[in-house]
Amino acid sequence: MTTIIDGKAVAKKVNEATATVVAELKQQGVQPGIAVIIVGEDPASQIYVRNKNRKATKLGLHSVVRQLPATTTQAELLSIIDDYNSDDSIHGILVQSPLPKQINEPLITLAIDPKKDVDGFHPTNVGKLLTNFPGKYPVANTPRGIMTLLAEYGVDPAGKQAVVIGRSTIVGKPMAALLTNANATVTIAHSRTQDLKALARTADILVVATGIAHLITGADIKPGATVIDVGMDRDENGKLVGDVDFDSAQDVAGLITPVPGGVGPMTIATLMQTTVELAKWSDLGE
Ligand SMILES: Nc1nc(=O)c2c([nH]1)NC[C@@H]1CN(c3ccc(C(=O)N[C@@H](CCC(=O)O)C(=O)O)cc3)C=[N+]21
Repeated sequence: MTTIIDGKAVAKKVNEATATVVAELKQQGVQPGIAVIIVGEDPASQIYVRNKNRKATKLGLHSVVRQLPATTTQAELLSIIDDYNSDDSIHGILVQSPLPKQINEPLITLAIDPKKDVDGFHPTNVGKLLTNFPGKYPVANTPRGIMTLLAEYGVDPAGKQAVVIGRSTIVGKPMAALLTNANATVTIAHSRTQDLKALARTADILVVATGIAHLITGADIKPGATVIDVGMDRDENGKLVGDVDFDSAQDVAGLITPVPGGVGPMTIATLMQTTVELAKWSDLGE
């Protein structure tokens, strides 16, 4: 009865389409390029960056990983971003978070050329998303990947009640904007929300992005709802789990994403898709 959303399968499909576009672009003399900047040696970040680099290379992109020491100053990081801003071989710039304390993250976001803002975090691009601005601009990859999953599984947000738990700039807020633009009725909930679980139970589409392992259980889900788990948490045994207790939730949900194998692979696939789009828009004016 319950459909388990196969993020790996949809990511594969997106990646195949990306590889095709990369081949076409190369025929026109354009190789899309991504630069990922990582400051410090956080082990989880190292793994993410390695995975991104591997995928980018596999899809035919020019991929640069710039590893910087944890002691990097803000001025040094800003100067490196400037170099990539004026490097024609680089179409997407991603500064991996978290950043060390001496670096002011919002200022870094602001320093990236909005046309190379492959994360879609620059206020110019966030503003465009919020205003449903016409034209082409990058949108945060995790929420965009979730919209792709919904479309692939025939879940149309129009007219539905959507609840997004989490108000971050990287997931919750852009997710709410995308769902609003797709004509859902959206509520953003967060750690200060009263009766959070009762609210969750009103959702036809429930997106959980809190970083709290197993916050949402089957009892908090409307029967038949679509449940999207953005969590990447560790349980007591160090195992990767989501913000949703999958075992109890899968008996209630109509569709549900697993962790791993749900939203995570879509984030990387969408990041590659966005990089290629940035190259097309900038070099071919499309
Ligand atoms: N500027 C910036 N942009 C980001 O997009 C960004 C970032 N910083 N910092 C860290 C987070 C985390 N993130 C993930 C992407 C893919 C998986 C992923 O592929 N997960 C797999 C497997 C994970 C595993 O097995 O460890 C899955 O869910 O199936 C996870 C996490 C991107 N982030």
